Amino acid sequence: MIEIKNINMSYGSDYILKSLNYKFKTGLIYGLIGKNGAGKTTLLKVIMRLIRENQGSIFLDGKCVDNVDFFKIPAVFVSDSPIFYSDLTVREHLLLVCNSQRVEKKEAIARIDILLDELKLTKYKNNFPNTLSKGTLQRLNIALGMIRNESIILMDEPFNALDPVQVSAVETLVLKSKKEGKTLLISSHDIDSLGSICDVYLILRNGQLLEYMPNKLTKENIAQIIGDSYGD
Ligand SMILES: Nc1ncnc2c1ncn2[C@@H]1O[C@H](COP(=O)(O)OP(=O)(O)OP(=O)(O)O)[C@@H](O)[C@H]1O
Repeated sequence: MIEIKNINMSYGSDYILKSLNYKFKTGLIYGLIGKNGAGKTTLLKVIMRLIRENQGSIFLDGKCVDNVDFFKIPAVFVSDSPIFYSDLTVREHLLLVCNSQRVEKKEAIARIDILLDELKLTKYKNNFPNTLSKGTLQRLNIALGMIRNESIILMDEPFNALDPVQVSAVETLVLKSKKEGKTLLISSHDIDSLGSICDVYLILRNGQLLEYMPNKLTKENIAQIIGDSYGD
Protein backbone atom coordinates (compact mmCIF):
# COMPACT_ATOMS: atom_id res chain seq x y z
CA MET A 1 0.00 0.00 0.00
CA ILE A 2 1.18 3.53 -0.83
CA GLU A 3 0.06 6.59 1.09
CA ILE A 4 1.00 10.15 0.18
CA LYS A 5 0.48 12.64 3.01
CA ASN A 6 0.45 16.36 2.39
CA ILE A 7 3.28 16.38 -0.15
CA ASN A 8 4.52 19.75 -1.40
CA MET A 9 7.44 19.87 -3.79
CA SER A 10 9.02 22.75 -5.68
CA TYR A 11 12.07 23.28 -7.82
CA GLY A 12 12.81 26.87 -6.82
CA SER A 13 9.68 29.00 -6.39
CA ASP A 14 7.26 26.94 -8.56
CA TYR A 15 5.35 24.24 -6.71
CA ILE A 16 5.05 21.07 -8.85
CA LEU A 17 3.14 19.06 -6.22
CA LYS A 18 0.72 20.95 -3.97
CA SER A 19 -0.60 19.53 -0.69
CA LEU A 20 -1.00 16.10 -2.27
CA ASN A 21 -2.86 13.48 -0.30
CA TYR A 22 -3.71 10.07 -1.73
CA LYS A 23 -4.12 6.56 -0.41
CA PHE A 24 -3.66 3.75 -2.94
CA LYS A 25 -5.59 0.52 -2.55
CA THR A 26 -3.56 -2.68 -2.50
CA GLY A 27 -3.75 -4.87 -5.61
CA LEU A 28 -4.87 -2.23 -8.10
CA ILE A 29 -3.22 -0.76 -11.19
CA TYR A 30 -3.13 3.06 -11.23
CA GLY A 31 -2.44 4.98 -14.43
CA LEU A 32 -0.71 8.32 -13.84
CA ILE A 33 -1.53 10.82 -16.57
CA GLY A 34 -0.64 14.47 -17.08
CA LYS A 35 0.74 16.90 -19.60
CA ASN A 36 4.49 17.18 -20.20
CA GLY A 37 6.02 18.82 -17.15
CA ALA A 38 2.98 18.18 -14.90
CA GLY A 39 5.22 16.47 -12.33
CA LYS A 40 4.62 12.73 -12.88
CA THR A 41 8.29 11.73 -12.73
CA THR A 42 8.75 14.06 -9.77
CA LEU A 43 5.91 12.34 -7.91
CA LEU A 44 7.30 8.86 -8.62
CA LYS A 45 10.74 9.95 -7.44
CA VAL A 46 9.32 11.50 -4.26
CA ILE A 47 7.53 8.22 -3.48
CA MET A 48 10.78 6.29 -4.12
CA ARG A 49 12.73 8.83 -1.99
CA LEU A 50 15.00 9.64 -4.94
CA ILE A 51 13.80 13.20 -4.34
CA ARG A 52 13.80 14.21 -0.67
CA GLU A 53 13.43 17.99 -0.78
CA ASN A 54 9.64 17.69 -0.42
CA GLN A 55 7.46 18.55 2.55
CA GLY A 56 5.05 15.88 3.79
CA SER A 57 5.41 12.12 4.19
CA ILE A 58 5.36 8.88 2.21
CA PHE A 59 4.14 5.62 3.74
CA LEU A 60 4.81 2.26 2.06
CA ASP A 61 3.11 -0.82 3.49
CA GLY A 62 2.12 1.30 6.49
CA LYS A 63 5.66 2.43 7.30
CA CYS A 64 6.94 6.00 6.94
CA VAL A 65 9.88 5.88 4.50
CA ASP A 66 10.80 9.58 4.55
CA ASN A 67 14.29 8.83 5.86
CA VAL A 68 14.76 5.33 4.47
CA ASP A 69 17.70 4.83 2.12
CA PHE A 70 16.68 4.38 -1.55
CA PHE A 71 18.21 0.88 -1.65
CA LYS A 72 15.99 -0.17 1.25
CA ILE A 73 12.73 1.23 -0.13
CA PRO A 74 10.23 -1.69 -0.34
CA ALA A 75 9.19 -0.86 -3.90
CA VAL A 76 10.43 -1.26 -7.46
CA PHE A 77 11.08 1.74 -9.70
CA VAL A 78 11.27 1.25 -13.46
CA SER A 79 12.84 4.55 -14.49
CA ASP A 80 12.45 6.24 -17.87
CA SER A 81 16.20 6.88 -17.96
CA PRO A 82 17.90 3.60 -17.07
CA ILE A 83 21.62 3.02 -16.91
CA PHE A 84 23.16 -0.32 -17.92
CA TYR A 85 26.57 -1.87 -17.34
CA SER A 86 28.38 -2.06 -20.69
CA ASP A 87 30.36 -5.17 -19.67
CA LEU A 88 27.40 -7.25 -18.42
CA THR A 89 25.08 -9.30 -20.61
CA VAL A 90 21.29 -9.19 -20.27
CA ARG A 91 21.32 -12.33 -18.12
CA GLU A 92 24.24 -11.07 -15.99
CA HIS A 93 22.32 -7.84 -15.29
CA LEU A 94 19.42 -9.90 -13.94
CA LEU A 95 21.73 -12.20 -11.95
CA LEU A 96 23.33 -9.12 -10.39
CA VAL A 97 19.94 -7.86 -9.15
CA CYS A 98 19.03 -11.32 -7.78
CA ASN A 99 22.41 -11.52 -6.08
CA SER A 100 21.93 -8.10 -4.46
CA GLN A 101 18.53 -9.29 -3.23
CA ARG A 102 20.14 -12.45 -1.83
CA VAL A 103 17.98 -14.72 -3.99
CA GLU A 104 19.30 -18.27 -3.96
CA LYS A 105 21.06 -19.10 -7.30
CA LYS A 106 18.74 -21.92 -8.39
CA GLU A 107 15.68 -19.80 -7.66
CA ALA A 108 17.28 -16.80 -9.43
CA ILE A 109 17.98 -18.81 -12.59
CA ALA A 110 14.41 -20.13 -12.68
CA ARG A 111 12.96 -16.63 -12.15
CA ILE A 112 15.22 -15.12 -14.80
CA ASP A 113 14.32 -17.76 -17.41
CA ILE A 114 10.59 -17.14 -16.90
CA LEU A 115 10.96 -13.35 -17.09
CA LEU A 116 13.22 -13.48 -20.17
CA ASP A 117 10.52 -15.54 -21.85
CA GLU A 118 7.67 -13.24 -20.75
CA LEU A 119 9.49 -10.16 -22.05
CA LYS A 120 10.68 -11.91 -25.22
CA LEU A 121 14.29 -11.43 -24.21
CA THR A 122 15.48 -15.06 -24.25
CA LYS A 123 17.32 -14.75 -27.53
CA TYR A 124 19.19 -11.69 -26.25
CA LYS A 125 20.24 -13.19 -22.91
CA ASN A 126 23.96 -13.24 -23.85
CA ASN A 127 23.94 -9.83 -25.54
CA PHE A 128 25.68 -6.75 -24.16
CA PRO A 129 23.62 -3.53 -23.97
CA ASN A 130 25.43 -1.79 -26.83
CA THR A 131 24.20 -4.50 -29.24
CA LEU A 132 20.50 -4.04 -28.38
CA SER A 133 17.76 -1.88 -29.91
CA LYS A 134 15.98 0.79 -27.83
CA GLY A 135 12.89 -1.40 -27.41
CA THR A 136 14.96 -4.39 -26.27
CA LEU A 137 16.85 -2.20 -23.79
CA GLN A 138 13.52 -0.92 -22.50
CA ARG A 139 12.38 -4.52 -21.91
CA LEU A 140 15.64 -5.20 -20.07
CA ASN A 141 14.92 -2.10 -17.98
CA ILE A 142 11.47 -3.48 -17.13
CA ALA A 143 12.92 -6.94 -16.41
CA LEU A 144 15.43 -5.44 -13.95
CA GLY A 145 12.52 -4.03 -11.96
CA MET A 146 10.15 -6.98 -12.26
CA ILE A 147 12.76 -9.56 -11.23
CA ARG A 148 12.59 -8.09 -7.72
CA ASN A 149 9.87 -9.52 -5.57
CA GLU A 150 8.30 -6.33 -4.20
CA SER A 151 4.60 -5.70 -3.65
CA ILE A 152 4.73 -2.10 -4.93
CA ILE A 153 5.83 -1.32 -8.49
CA LEU A 154 6.27 2.19 -9.93
CA MET A 155 6.87 2.55 -13.67
CA ASP A 156 7.79 5.69 -15.59
CA GLU A 157 6.83 5.48 -19.28
CA PRO A 158 7.22 1.67 -19.53
CA PHE A 159 5.77 1.52 -23.06
CA ASN A 160 8.35 3.90 -24.54
CA ALA A 161 10.07 2.53 -27.66
CA LEU A 162 8.04 -0.70 -27.65
CA ASP A 163 6.31 -2.08 -30.75
CA PRO A 164 2.69 -3.29 -30.34
CA VAL A 165 3.73 -6.92 -29.72
CA GLN A 166 6.09 -5.87 -26.95
CA VAL A 167 3.53 -3.44 -25.48
CA SER A 168 1.18 -6.38 -25.22
CA ALA A 169 3.87 -8.51 -23.49
CA VAL A 170 4.43 -5.75 -20.91
CA GLU A 171 0.67 -5.32 -20.37
CA THR A 172 0.38 -9.08 -19.73
CA LEU A 173 3.23 -8.92 -17.23
CA VAL A 174 1.63 -5.98 -15.43
CA LEU A 175 -1.71 -7.82 -15.21
CA LYS A 176 0.09 -10.91 -13.85
CA SER A 177 1.65 -8.75 -11.12
CA LYS A 178 -1.81 -7.45 -10.23
CA LYS A 179 -3.11 -11.03 -9.98
CA GLU A 180 -0.28 -11.69 -7.51
CA GLY A 181 -1.71 -8.90 -5.33
CA LYS A 182 0.81 -6.23 -6.23
CA THR A 183 0.01 -2.51 -6.45
CA LEU A 184 1.22 -0.72 -9.57
CA LEU A 185 1.51 2.99 -10.37
CA ILE A 186 2.28 3.53 -14.05
CA SER A 187 3.03 6.92 -15.58
CA SER A 188 2.39 6.99 -19.31
CA HIS A 189 1.18 9.06 -22.24
CA ASP A 190 -0.03 5.82 -23.88
CA ILE A 191 -3.71 6.17 -22.98
CA ASP A 192 -4.71 3.09 -25.02
CA SER A 193 -2.41 0.83 -23.01
CA LEU A 194 -3.31 2.44 -19.69
CA GLY A 195 -7.01 2.13 -20.56
CA SER A 196 -6.68 -1.60 -21.14
CA ILE A 197 -4.90 -2.41 -17.87
CA CYS A 198 -5.71 0.27 -15.28
CA ASP A 199 -8.30 0.15 -12.52
CA VAL A 200 -7.95 3.86 -11.75
CA TYR A 201 -6.67 6.89 -13.62
CA LEU A 202 -4.87 9.54 -11.61
CA ILE A 203 -4.60 12.79 -13.52
CA LEU A 204 -1.91 15.11 -12.21
CA ARG A 205 -2.97 18.66 -12.91
CA ASN A 206 -1.86 21.89 -11.27
CA GLY A 207 -0.03 19.90 -8.59
CA GLN A 208 -3.12 17.93 -7.59
CA LEU A 209 -4.23 14.34 -8.25
CA LEU A 210 -7.69 13.83 -9.74
CA GLU A 211 -9.12 10.31 -9.62
CA TYR A 212 -11.25 8.84 -12.44
CA MET A 213 -12.50 5.41 -13.47
CA PRO A 214 -11.08 4.52 -16.91
CA ASN A 215 -14.41 3.25 -18.28
CA LYS A 216 -15.92 6.71 -17.69
CA LEU A 217 -13.32 8.63 -19.71
CA THR A 218 -12.53 8.87 -23.41
CA LYS A 219 -9.23 10.18 -24.76
CA GLU A 220 -11.03 13.46 -25.57
CA ASN A 221 -12.26 13.72 -21.96
CA ILE A 222 -8.70 13.21 -20.75
CA ALA A 223 -7.33 15.91 -23.05
CA GLN A 224 -10.02 18.27 -21.73
CA ILE A 225 -9.29 17.48 -18.08
CA ILE A 226 -5.55 17.78 -18.56
CA GLY A 227 -6.39 21.23 -19.75
CA ASP A 228 -6.08 23.77 -22.47
CA SER A 229 -2.42 23.94 -21.62
CA TYR A 230 -1.80 20.33 -22.81
CA GLY A 231 1.31 20.45 -24.96
CA ASP A 232 2.62 23.79 -23.65
N1 LIG B 1 15.96 18.77 -11.30
C1 LIG B 1 15.11 19.71 -11.71
N2 LIG B 1 15.39 21.01 -11.52
C2 LIG B 1 14.53 21.99 -11.90
N3 LIG B 1 13.34 21.74 -12.48
C3 LIG B 1 13.01 20.46 -12.71
C4 LIG B 1 13.88 19.38 -12.34
N4 LIG B 1 13.28 18.21 -12.68
C5 LIG B 1 12.11 18.55 -13.24
N5 LIG B 1 11.95 19.89 -13.26
C6 LIG B 1 10.77 20.61 -13.76
O1 LIG B 1 9.65 20.17 -13.01
C7 LIG B 1 8.50 20.03 -13.83
C8 LIG B 1 7.96 18.63 -13.70
O2 LIG B 1 8.87 17.72 -14.31
P1 LIG B 1 8.57 16.18 -14.41
O3 LIG B 1 9.71 15.55 -15.13
O4 LIG B 1 8.24 15.65 -13.07
O5 LIG B 1 7.25 16.17 -15.32
P2 LIG B 1 6.53 14.98 -16.09
O6 LIG B 1 5.08 15.11 -15.82
O7 LIG B 1 7.17 13.67 -15.75
O8 LIG B 1 6.85 15.36 -17.61
P3 LIG B 1 6.93 14.47 -18.95
O9 LIG B 1 5.54 14.02 -19.29
O10 LIG B 1 7.46 15.46 -19.96
O11 LIG B 1 7.90 13.36 -18.71
C9 LIG B 1 8.95 20.44 -15.23
O12 LIG B 1 8.59 21.79 -15.43
C10 LIG B 1 10.44 20.27 -15.22
O13 LIG B 1 11.07 21.16 -16.10
